[in-house]
Formats: sequence, structure tokens, C-alpha cells
Amino acid sequence: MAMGLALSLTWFDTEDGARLAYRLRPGAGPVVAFAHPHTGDMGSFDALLDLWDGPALVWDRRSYGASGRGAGGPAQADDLCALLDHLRLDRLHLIGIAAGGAVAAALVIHHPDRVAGLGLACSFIGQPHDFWCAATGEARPEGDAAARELSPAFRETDQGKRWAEKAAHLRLSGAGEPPQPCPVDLAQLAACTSVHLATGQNDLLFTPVMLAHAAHLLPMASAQVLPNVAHAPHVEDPAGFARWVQNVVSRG
Ligand SMILES: O=C(O)CCC(=O)CC(=O)O
Repeated sequence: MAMGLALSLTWFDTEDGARLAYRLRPGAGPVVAFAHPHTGDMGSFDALLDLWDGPALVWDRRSYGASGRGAGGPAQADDLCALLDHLRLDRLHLIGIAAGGAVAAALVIHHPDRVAGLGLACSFIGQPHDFWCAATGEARPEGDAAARELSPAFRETDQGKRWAEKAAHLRLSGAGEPPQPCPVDLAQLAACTSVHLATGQNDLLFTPVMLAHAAHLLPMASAQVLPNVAHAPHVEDPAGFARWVQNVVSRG
């Protein structure tokens, strides 16, 4: 069952000169594209993609991992749209984690015909964190990235330590800087079908209470709390996360 990504690293040049790194595993059935969070790059899906053996696309978002910055032109969702055009992927399933969720949601709003099913995990959905704190009365957690984003037990594991090293490396390399625009209008998203929300039971950043508020704002969406994980469910529990992704794909 474990296949990893069959194809090696490939590159796509945007119009403004950002060289984007991606991996595509083709095959029968719908492609699922995974948009990574601010604390990771496409490599953060390695364990998940050892379990998920269907067609898949991952890429380093502009300025993350191996991808360049270009002249700072288009919004992030435009990068994804250009990549999909280049790959001739007319329609796919799209999963966005944390900040990757804003990219995924923005693509769906502007190109609803291209996305068969949208899954947003641990995502502020393009709103500032203060928006969710004000709506729920919850506060921003303290501490470093690992303290804010990982379950306490997972932090102590080798994978947890590797996650923290990668997050620190990305921060030092200026990944995500300057911030790239990715506006998401929740009212527009509410008009989209096939939206699925999730967050980790232990997520201190996008808490289960915030998830309930998001489900209130997006009443057409399904909402699920993923057990025993925090803000990086794809890394903490790849098998459980793969089951949620399968659910998104099955429900379309
Ligand atoms: O922008 C979001 O939805 C969440 C931002 C965040 O949690 C940082 C990350 O992507 O890891």
C-alpha cells in the first residue's frame, strides 16, 4: 500500500519568475492536491502520502521549501490555478491545512468548477486569528511553534522534533515573507458546495470551539473534530488524517 510519491521533483515557472517545486503522482481516480501550512512545506505530507495511494499533487507554496519568490506578483491561489492549468488538471479534490486552507478556499471561490471537494483542516479560512478569538472569547496560545501547534506527547517524539526543526528553518529562511495576499470572503465560500471542515481535538490555535463557529458561518459544510491531534493532524496522525481525506473525497 505504501507508495510515496512516484515522480521526482518537478518545476513550474510562474509568469513573474517564481520557480515552484511540485510532485505529482498520476493514476486512476481523482487527484487530491494538498496545500501545506505555514510551518511546513510539501515534505510535511510524506508520511500521509505513504498511506494515501491515490493520485496526488503537492507543491511548495511560493517562498517555502524549494520554491522561489518571483517578483511578488500574483496571489497564492493564482499560483495554484496556473499550476493546475499547466498540468491540465481540470477538476480535483483540494485539502488545505492551516494557512494552506486559505489558498484552497480562495481557489474554490474563484474557480468552483475546478474543485470536486474542499477539505479545510485547522484553518483560519483566510481570516485573522483575532476574528476567531473575538467570535469565541478564546485567546491566542503562548509559547514557541511546537508549544502552540503540537500535542504535548507528540512534541517529544522524533517526528515532533523534526517538525519543530523544519518550522524553525522555514521561519529563518523567511518563508511566507513578504505575506502573500489570499483574501477569502466567507459569504462567498458559504455559497460553495462540498466543503468539509476539521480541526484537532487538542488544537490550541484553531480550537474545536472555533470550528463550531466556522460551521455556524458555513452551514453547508460538514465539521469534524479529529481525535488526539493538534494543529498538524497530517503529521501527528497520518492514518487518521487519511481517513478524513477519504471522507472528503467520497462525499465530494
Ligand atoms: O492562516 C491560518 O489558517 C492558520 C495559520 C497558522 O496556523 C500557521 C500555519 O499555517 O501553520
